[in-house]
Amino acid sequence: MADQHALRTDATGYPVSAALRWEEPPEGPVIVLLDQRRLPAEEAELVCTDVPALVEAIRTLAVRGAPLLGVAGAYGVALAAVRGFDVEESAAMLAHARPTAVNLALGVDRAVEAYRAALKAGAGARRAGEAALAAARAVHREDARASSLMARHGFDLLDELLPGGAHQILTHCNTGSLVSGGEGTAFGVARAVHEAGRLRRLWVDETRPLLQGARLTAYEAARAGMAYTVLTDNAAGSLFASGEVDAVLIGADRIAADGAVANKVGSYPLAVLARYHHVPFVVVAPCTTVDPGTEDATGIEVEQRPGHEVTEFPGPLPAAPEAGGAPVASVAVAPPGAQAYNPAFDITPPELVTAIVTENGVVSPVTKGGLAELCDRSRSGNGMMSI
Ligand SMILES: CSC[C@H]1O[C@H](OP(=O)(O)O)[C@H](O)[C@@H]1O
Repeated sequence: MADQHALRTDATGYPVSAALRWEEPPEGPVIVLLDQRRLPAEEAELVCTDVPALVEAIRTLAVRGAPLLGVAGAYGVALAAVRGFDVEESAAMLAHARPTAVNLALGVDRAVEAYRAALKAGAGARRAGEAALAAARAVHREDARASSLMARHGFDLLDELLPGGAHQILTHCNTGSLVSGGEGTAFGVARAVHEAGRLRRLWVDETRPLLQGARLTAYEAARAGMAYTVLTDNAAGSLFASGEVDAVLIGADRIAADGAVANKVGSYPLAVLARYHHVPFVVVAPCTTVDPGTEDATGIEVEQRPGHEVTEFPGPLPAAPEAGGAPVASVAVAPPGAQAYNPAFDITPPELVTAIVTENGVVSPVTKGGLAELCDRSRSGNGMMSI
């Protein structure tokens, strides 16, 4: 399958992606984001000129998705270094902006280690900033390349699991080019199946409460020309029961060393349904999502988000797309004062995962040794250090 989604680059040959790019206008470097809170109604850009603005964009999911958070975090360190902000303080703010996606801390660490190494080698602030930016661009390129490789490995896996014909694939949350330096993770596999004429339908879980599926995956599926249908999360069970799901494809935010998978809340029930209905449950994630430092599920911090995301429907964001603009006139759907349980993720045990697809290949069944074999960072030098 031709790599028709090769990394896009700007006029200077540097990587750009739909969701995020680095720019250097006369007034100083900026990070330009496609504001995902406004999709699909508006393709509005959010320009971050400093690290607090980027941290706010991460916290409010203007920029989101584990692999892209790693890219954004690395560029955030570069922004601090090139603009003369406190790099160590900025790195700590960025690394802790959201707790579950290990990619974020890893991307921040890649850039801050490059910055520290340059200073240690005697470079001045400018050269050290350039080193941080070069590291961020490397993180961006590597993620884009990982996307293409995962699409290929995932396509081949589904061809093996579901030989012949066209398939109905269910996906949860959003895992396309809006979460990646390239074409995404699970959605990239679905796109490859579609481009081979083998996708009968993409079932798109709306993914309450922030509706990444209904808003973002539907947006990406429409642009890709896919046949897709949005469903409420609680309708998935009856879809499995009717035999209309041939495979589940999802992404991940952190994969523990034993293969436990943290992903958008609602993923675990899909894994149980898939097992009960003998349907492959496939996780697609780059090795930057695998965290050998977290032994198992007990070590994964699941982000708890504000209750109003459950008890209210947000109104439109203010006209000026400044970072963090609170929605205007949200509509309450629960009585005033209602409490809400709003974990952003849940954890699927490895025994319910049919396969994990990475850029280095597929592990199935999921084992600690198999994952380490594919994603051992000590070999590739992308080990995670403390920040
Ligand atoms: C493949 S990373 C996409 C991953 O990130 C999403 O979380 P969020 O929208 O909160 O950033 C979700 O877990 C997706 O699977």
